[in-house]
Amino acid sequence: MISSSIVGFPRVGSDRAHKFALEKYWRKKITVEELVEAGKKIKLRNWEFESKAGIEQIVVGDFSYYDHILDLAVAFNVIPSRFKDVKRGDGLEDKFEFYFSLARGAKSTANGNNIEGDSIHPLEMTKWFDTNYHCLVPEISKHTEFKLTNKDLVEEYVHAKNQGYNAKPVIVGPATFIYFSKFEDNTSTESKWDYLNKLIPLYADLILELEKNGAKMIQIDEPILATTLDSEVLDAFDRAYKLLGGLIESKRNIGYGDPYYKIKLFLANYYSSYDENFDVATSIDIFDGFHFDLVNGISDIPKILEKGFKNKTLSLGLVDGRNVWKTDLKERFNFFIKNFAGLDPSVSVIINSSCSLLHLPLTVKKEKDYLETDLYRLLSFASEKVIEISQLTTMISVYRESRSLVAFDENFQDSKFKKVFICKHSRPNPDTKPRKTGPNEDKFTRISSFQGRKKIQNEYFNLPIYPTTTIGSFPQTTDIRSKRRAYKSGEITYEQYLDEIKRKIIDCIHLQFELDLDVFVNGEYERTDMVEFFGENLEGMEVTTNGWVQSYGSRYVKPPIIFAHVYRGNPMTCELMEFTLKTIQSVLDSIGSTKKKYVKAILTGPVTIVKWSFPRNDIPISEVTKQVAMAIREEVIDLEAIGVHMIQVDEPAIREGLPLKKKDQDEYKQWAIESFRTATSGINDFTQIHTHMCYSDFYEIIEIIKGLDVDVLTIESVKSNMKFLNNLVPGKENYEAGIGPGAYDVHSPAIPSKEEIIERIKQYTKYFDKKSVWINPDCGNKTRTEAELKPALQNMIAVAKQLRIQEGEN
Ligand code: MET
Ligand SMILES: [Zn+2]
Repeated sequence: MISSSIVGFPRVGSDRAHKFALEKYWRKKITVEELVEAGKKIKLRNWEFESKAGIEQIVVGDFSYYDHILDLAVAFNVIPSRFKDVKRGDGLEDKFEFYFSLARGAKSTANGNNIEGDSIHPLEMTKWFDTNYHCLVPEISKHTEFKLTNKDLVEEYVHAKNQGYNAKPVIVGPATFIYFSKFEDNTSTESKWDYLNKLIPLYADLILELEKNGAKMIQIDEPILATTLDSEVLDAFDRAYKLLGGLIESKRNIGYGDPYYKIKLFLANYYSSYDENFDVATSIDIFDGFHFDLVNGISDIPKILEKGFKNKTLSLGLVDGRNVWKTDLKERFNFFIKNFAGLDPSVSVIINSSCSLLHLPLTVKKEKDYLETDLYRLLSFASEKVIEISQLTTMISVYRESRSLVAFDENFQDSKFKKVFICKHSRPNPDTKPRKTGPNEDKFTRISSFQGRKKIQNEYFNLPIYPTTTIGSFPQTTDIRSKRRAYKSGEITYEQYLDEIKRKIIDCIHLQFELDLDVFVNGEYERTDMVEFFGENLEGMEVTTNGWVQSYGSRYVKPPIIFAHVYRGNPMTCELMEFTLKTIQSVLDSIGSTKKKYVKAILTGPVTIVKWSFPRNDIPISEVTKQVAMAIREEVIDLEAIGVHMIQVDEPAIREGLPLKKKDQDEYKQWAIESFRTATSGINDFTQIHTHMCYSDFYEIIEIIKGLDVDVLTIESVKSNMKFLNNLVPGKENYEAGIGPGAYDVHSPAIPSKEEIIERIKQYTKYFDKKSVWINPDCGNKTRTEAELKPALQNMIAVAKQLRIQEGEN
């Protein structure tokens, strides 16, 4: 039997209904009932769409008002004790207020009379595997009281069933939940996995409740199986699911569930192969079926065939859920025939997406008026992928029934679509085009080693100790946004738009003089987003108009599409940097100062540009990244030539690019380092290269960090409690470059006090030579308001000055 399904569908809704409903609710512009209504509407439309497209098992449980891991934490009562005084009533509004307080922080009402007390910080966020989606981090402690506090999934299932749908509930499994959870500091790895057993009864109850309500199957997502797991974790996984099986059985015996129909349990792994986890995972007999990612996990195929899976169900993830290219149905059909034509007839097959379609924009139709036709016809977003799955399923079932090898129906797809675009529109191969060369022709290595450059740079810049700077972006105010919209819709000219940007730069420079920062930036006002900007400016890349993909909560980003050889047509940031230099000089002249003021240019690094885009898939991603690296190298050389001698190349996504499987990581480390060094090595020794990283646990990439050979590293470390810095201590890891570990958390609107900043800097100087420590916020200021920015920076700079006096160096 052949049927079709998807692993999950985007939550965005048409015209970003999800984002706008959330934000309106937070601004109290709509009621909680209206918010719920908006959510329901999105779900209903998704179900209807999937069903009309011919998908047999439509999905419930893939929607979330904020994040699916947060949903589970709330459902399982995994609530950190600091929220104990936040009201948790039964009413709809209380329910949502509590839920959002976990995601966004709250004010305590400990005194019982609703007078706002201290602020309670939200759950941390972390990257969901190797994607740019962020999930929340549940916090588990010995005080956690695991219990099922809601049955939202069951209600949703019943809702879909009542609408007449054949619905498949999906839920993230207990092991993946534990994997993302945070534990008290003294929890050993072993006891961390012991908590799995506390979750199992809750899963059993939920599963039986679904069974009782008529669900025929449930998909349990355990993408931790795509990572390299220690044997004790794998053992814990095995034990937990066996426990689940036993528990379900014994509960059925005392009347839970449905006496006539046993719900089928499907295990889903995606983003990579099961590999060395295959045997354990597929031998757990409570699973009736298994999902395989047959785009990014094809190395499992021999094992699948060997195992045979008689009388089980195989869900074959044949359609790429991570990239935007139209599926070559003929190729996928042939792939199926080649590999799976010989499956035992007792195996039920589900044709599926490789992973959830959450990482894709909703529909390519919204781009029709904006993209070049040749590119447009190559693309397929979430909705189009659903249709492809349905078509592929029909093709395969026709073949299976007729056993005809010529069953591929050409009508399903314009077979000419193939990758013509890449050939037709390929601009000159960047390797054959003459390149801008700089003072250093070596492709990977700077002229002198770090120590040699340090001496030169110290003399050249003559900065005080504890130099102060920012990470690049300043608040994106509504006036810039409206001017940008006006320019994009043709209401104002490019020159008029640029004038507005220049006005903002002037203000930004004046503000930095007033604050007395040591190293200036120009505010990144011309960029909506640090990757989209380069997508707009580099050749071989294109940005979409409506291609929104959820990053977290109500935040959606528009990843650019890399469709051909990437190269730099024209300088991208030089004009505004020249303007910035002039502005600074004119201020200096006006006050008759002969002091030098340095400005740091900000670029996005090659790994991050590619990681946060949809890359072409006909050449390896390492090649695409190297092309981008050459383009950034030219920009770096040009910036130096116009007199910008500090250049920050941001790589916040470098950690997330690390392959899930340990065995693939070394190769990645090598090309990621090579790409960054290609971008940053074409210059003189006096030019100082900075990089910035954030949102990650950096411990695993220390080798990369050291390999980048930067002069200064600014790194988000406030939220991670400096755990990582421990490992960069001189002597331990011999990290010797300048370091700006973040004086305060820029993501919080609270103004950091001088005391808290001093405390942090003191911590840092325990680890690092005070001469290497830079003082800066831990990330860009784009999301702050101007009113929040100024007092925060004032406190930060006051601290630097105070410390210099204390150290006797002014
Ligand atoms: N330069 C960027 C900024 O300041 C870095 C952001 S990292 C996500 O916004
Ligand atoms: Zn950052």
